[in-house]
Amino acid sequence: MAKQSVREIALKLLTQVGESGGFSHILINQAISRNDVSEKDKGLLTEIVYGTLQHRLTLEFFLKPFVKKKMDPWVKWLLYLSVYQMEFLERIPDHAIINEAVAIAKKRGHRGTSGFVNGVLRSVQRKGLPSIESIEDPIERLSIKTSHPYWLVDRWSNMYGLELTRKMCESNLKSKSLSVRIQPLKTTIDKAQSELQNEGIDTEKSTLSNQGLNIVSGNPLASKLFPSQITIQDETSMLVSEMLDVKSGMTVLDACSAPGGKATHISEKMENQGEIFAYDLHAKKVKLVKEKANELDLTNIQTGAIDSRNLGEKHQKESFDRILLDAPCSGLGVLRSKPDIKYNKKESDIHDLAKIQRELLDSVIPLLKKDGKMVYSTCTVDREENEEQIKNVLKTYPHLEVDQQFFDELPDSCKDLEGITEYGIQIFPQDFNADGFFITRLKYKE
Ligand SMILES: C[S@@+](CC[C@H](N)C(=O)[O-])C[C@H]1O[C@@H](n2cnc3c(N)ncnc32)[C@H](O)[C@@H]1O
Repeated sequence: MAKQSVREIALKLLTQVGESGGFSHILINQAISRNDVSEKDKGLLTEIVYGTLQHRLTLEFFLKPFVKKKMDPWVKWLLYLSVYQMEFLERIPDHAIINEAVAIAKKRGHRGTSGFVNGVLRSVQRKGLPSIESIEDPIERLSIKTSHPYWLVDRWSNMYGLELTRKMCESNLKSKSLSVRIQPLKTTIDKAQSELQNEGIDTEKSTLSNQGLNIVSGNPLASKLFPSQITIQDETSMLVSEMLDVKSGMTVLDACSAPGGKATHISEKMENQGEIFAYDLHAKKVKLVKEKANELDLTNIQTGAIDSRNLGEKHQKESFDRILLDAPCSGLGVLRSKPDIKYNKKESDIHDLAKIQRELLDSVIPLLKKDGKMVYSTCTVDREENEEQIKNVLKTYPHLEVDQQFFDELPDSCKDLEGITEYGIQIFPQDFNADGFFITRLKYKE
């Protein structure tokens, strides 16, 4: 079979992800390894697929005046990816984009299809795209401009105000940079930084974790330090285990632990001493935790597959010094790397998830020792799953409170953030150009 061009692979992926809602980053990585894509083309493929997905609602708006009939999904995605390149990627001339789109349409469809694609794209070129600025409703304007569904922009505007929502939506369109966490029992931050530098990987120290290095340039996955001395983890995600305040020898519960990013971080912070019980719903996912622990030579993590809403049947009351509930959530803080989430999530999913989070909280709270501390975190930006959730929990458990020391212990770079409330800290994606997270810590009242 003749080798497929980058845009043909991109079209296949977009049709698959766009129509079936599969996870885009997983599919892209699979496509890259299956199709033997060159290093140079990898960048272009990723840019076209993520860019087109990220701007899907904007592209739909742009094409509306030019397309009056219903199209096959692949024709629609071919037009989207072409207009994406014409509008957002300056280095590729329009005529080259149109020619390639027409060639793909000829190969995949019949004569009529390629004529249609040619006609639409040439009209776009001649007449120009419709103006987003002319949309009167500010919520709709922001929704179309930044390609977030109307309900989400409306919900965020009500929760955080339109200005903060605008910053967040714009920030979600930016590409995400990687961070790594060093394994401190095997290396030091300075040593790892200089070894990475020698391999051509430039980094900056994170302000959120003294184990974190933010990648400025280069590919850490290709480093010889990976995976035994460095782990890929977002720096805001590292802050979660930092705030758990663990010490060597403690007994710790990580109730929702797969794939194990935070459990292994906790283990490192405990110098591989004490005991961590790391659970998750499915055995397959639990295996990932074990694998990560093995890669890092961490041996104090016991794993198990269980619905953590039933942990009371497995562990006695007040048996943990520290509990982490990194709960399943709507994932609205990670839209940069998983743009498909914003199109697939519905408002009702948030209510359903909030209910599960509450059941998990009710299950683990009794397991906390009287002098223990419990961190609740999500990688989402939503009051119902975060601040409101904690507010309601505190009503049911009046003997608990938000630990005031939590706020004192936050790194300096967090101290003035807009997302700090009496219920914890909401980190927005624009705060650190990283994933959005909510983190708080509860304890018994004195
Ligand atoms: C945010 S992820 C956890 C990420 C993990 N803490 C890490 O740092 O790698 C939430 C996890 O909760 C798990 N989960 C969902 N419902 C659960 C339940 N009822 N009991 C246990 N785990 C559950 C999901 O399978 C998912 O792996």
